[in-house]
Amino acid sequence: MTSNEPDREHPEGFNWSKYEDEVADVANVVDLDAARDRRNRTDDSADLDDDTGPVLVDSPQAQRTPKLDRRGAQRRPLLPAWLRSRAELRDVVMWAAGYAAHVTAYHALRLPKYAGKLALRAPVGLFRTLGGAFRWLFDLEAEPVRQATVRTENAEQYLHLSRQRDRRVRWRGIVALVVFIAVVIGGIGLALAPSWVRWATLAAAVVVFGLAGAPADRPLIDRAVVGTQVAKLTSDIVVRALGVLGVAGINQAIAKQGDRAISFPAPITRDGPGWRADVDLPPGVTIGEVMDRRDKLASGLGRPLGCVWPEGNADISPSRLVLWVGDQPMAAARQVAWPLLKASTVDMAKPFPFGTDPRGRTVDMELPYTNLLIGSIPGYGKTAAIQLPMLVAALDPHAEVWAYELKGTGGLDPLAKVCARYGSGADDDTVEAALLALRDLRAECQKRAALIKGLPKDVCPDNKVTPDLARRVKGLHWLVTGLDECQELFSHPEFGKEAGELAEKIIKLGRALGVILLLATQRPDAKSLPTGVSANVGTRYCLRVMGQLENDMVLGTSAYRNGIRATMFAKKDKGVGYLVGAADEAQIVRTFYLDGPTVEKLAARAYAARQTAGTLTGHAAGQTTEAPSARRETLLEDLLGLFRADEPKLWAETLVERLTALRPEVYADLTRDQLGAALKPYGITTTQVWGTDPVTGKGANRRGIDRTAVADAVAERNRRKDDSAA
Ligand SMILES: Nc1ncnc2c1ncn2[C@@H]1O[C@H](COP(=O)(O)OP(=O)(O)OP(=O)(O)O)[C@@H](O)[C@H]1O
Repeated sequence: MTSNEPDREHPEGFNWSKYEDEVADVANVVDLDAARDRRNRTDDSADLDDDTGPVLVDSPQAQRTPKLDRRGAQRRPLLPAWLRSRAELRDVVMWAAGYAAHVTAYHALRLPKYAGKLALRAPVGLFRTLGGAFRWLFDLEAEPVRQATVRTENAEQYLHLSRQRDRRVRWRGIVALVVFIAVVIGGIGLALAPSWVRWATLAAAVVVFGLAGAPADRPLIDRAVVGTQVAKLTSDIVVRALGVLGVAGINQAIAKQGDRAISFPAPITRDGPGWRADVDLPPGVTIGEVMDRRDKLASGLGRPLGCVWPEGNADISPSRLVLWVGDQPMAAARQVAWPLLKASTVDMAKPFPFGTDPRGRTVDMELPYTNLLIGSIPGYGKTAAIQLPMLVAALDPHAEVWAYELKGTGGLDPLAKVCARYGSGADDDTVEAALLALRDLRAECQKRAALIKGLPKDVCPDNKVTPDLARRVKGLHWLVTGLDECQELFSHPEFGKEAGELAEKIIKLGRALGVILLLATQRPDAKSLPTGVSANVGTRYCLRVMGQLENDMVLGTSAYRNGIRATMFAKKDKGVGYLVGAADEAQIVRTFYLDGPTVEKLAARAYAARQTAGTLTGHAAGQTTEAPSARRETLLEDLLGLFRADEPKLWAETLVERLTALRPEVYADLTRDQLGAALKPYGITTTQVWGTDPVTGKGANRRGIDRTAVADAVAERNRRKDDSAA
């Protein structure tokens, strides 16, 4: 038992006599009344009792092991994981069938080679068999022993051996004679038998004598598969690897307690194509400290970096490490083909396969009621990742897909043919088209909210789009919008702010309304990814990033602190990232990678399905939308023309009305807020303007625009144009 009183008299060592007394005290018969009395005393009296001895902080009650709560106890699964998951069972069966088919085909192709080898070896085999029979018949194995007795002139021993030999040769001779007669009769029978029997006997003889004639070092059959030998994972190796990480807490604990500093709550087991070790790090050490040093951990384990996947189990403790060490690096391991590769249509409401975890198990993702944010440094698989949910939406003929790729490299071009709206480019027009799409999505959310409100409760009990409603009710179909390289939009000096606000609203509102936003960015910082967006997205996928800030922008606040660190991914980990929000726990996932031609093929299938369902609209149906620049170019001039000479200032709503009347095809969907946002980049801000409401005839102060500000902006823009032309 531990006392909370320091041993002042023996600071340098252990006070044996004091602790012996204490143990003796405990061993003494306890006066229960006196003990109870002591326990009931007030703090004051406890102070007075200071000299009665140290207070025992580890009470007997606290030391008792709590009874096993069978209700709360964790039941171990009846069946192994691969038998409980249909997908995994299918994978295992397919693997076994594929393996058997490969081995059979491999050997079937080599049958002529095996037959040739047997035929060549058969004479040697025949000779060996006859030689063996001869040695057996005349007991030649014992000949050296008999010779040795001759050399030692041991007559008695020689006589004994000779007699034994004679006996053996006698009965072996009889057996040989019987066999010989049987062979002769068999030969005569064979000569009279049909030819196929003769051939079959010859083939059997060739096989038997061919096998007998095989050299010991050259087997007849080639190896159809070559296994890879991988090192085992043992607790010693894990402790050694953790000891070289340079984590002070681990080193101190190992120095004090040796191997006991690190405990293993469960045996190290095979888990999929690798080993799993559950490890309890020393108190005070968190898994984050280990994750940060994944490369050193791999070095300590003596395995390639891509094989070593440390994860946490925060439900148990921040120091519970689940270390999975694969037989092969994750990026090099053969990944199963995307299960939807052969699908002609897909139901978007159902989970779809997004990738595989380090153990090779398929990881699903759901699209309805969530939004997706993907982030990483350039070139690590964002476009490949965003393509998957977009393809799934495209393969559902009742879902509508919009796509904008704002880097201009055409990463989403293969999907263009099925998108109702599509834009690809790094120019302002494409960025503005994406902004207009967000405006329309916002308006769509409002429209859908009103539509849902109007539906009877029994049709729409939860006030949200259900898969059934998405299929049946016009205007409530799934609407999936992908914005690849969305940092170009959010950090745009002219459109960024409005785009950020719109995206945040769409993310918050659209979730329940069937409007789904997919964002991919290579610059996840505060400027390029509005916090309102990063804070509200439901599903996040972060491939390799370089710092904590980017990590937490994509994966959510505190992700890094909780050990979910996409900074641990290495150069080779392309397409490998942390997926958060798709399951209860964060998962390491390697996305299914589809190359351009495959995406083209799937998009063509999706196009055909849409053609059949009659759901090709907008860009996919060949309609062109007006270039947004037309509006940008003319907005200032159009506005200027709307002010009459006696109107130095006008309410924004009056201007919107007049703009819509002037060019309904361009300004029909313009709102007061949008006008304000569109003018901001030119330095035109709205101010309070006094005017008269044409409907009520009453005067009022409302937000409006000053004509001089517009005229100045036009002059400034023209001056800049002239300068750049010169
Ligand atoms: N799941 C994957 N498995 C294997 N390789 C992948 C995977 N995903 C991506 N890659 C590899 O990474 C490369 C870059 O992928 P992708 O173009 O999607 O990256 P990105 O992050 O969008 O790049 P950028 O930021 O430059 O647009 C691909 O060409 C491919 O070779």
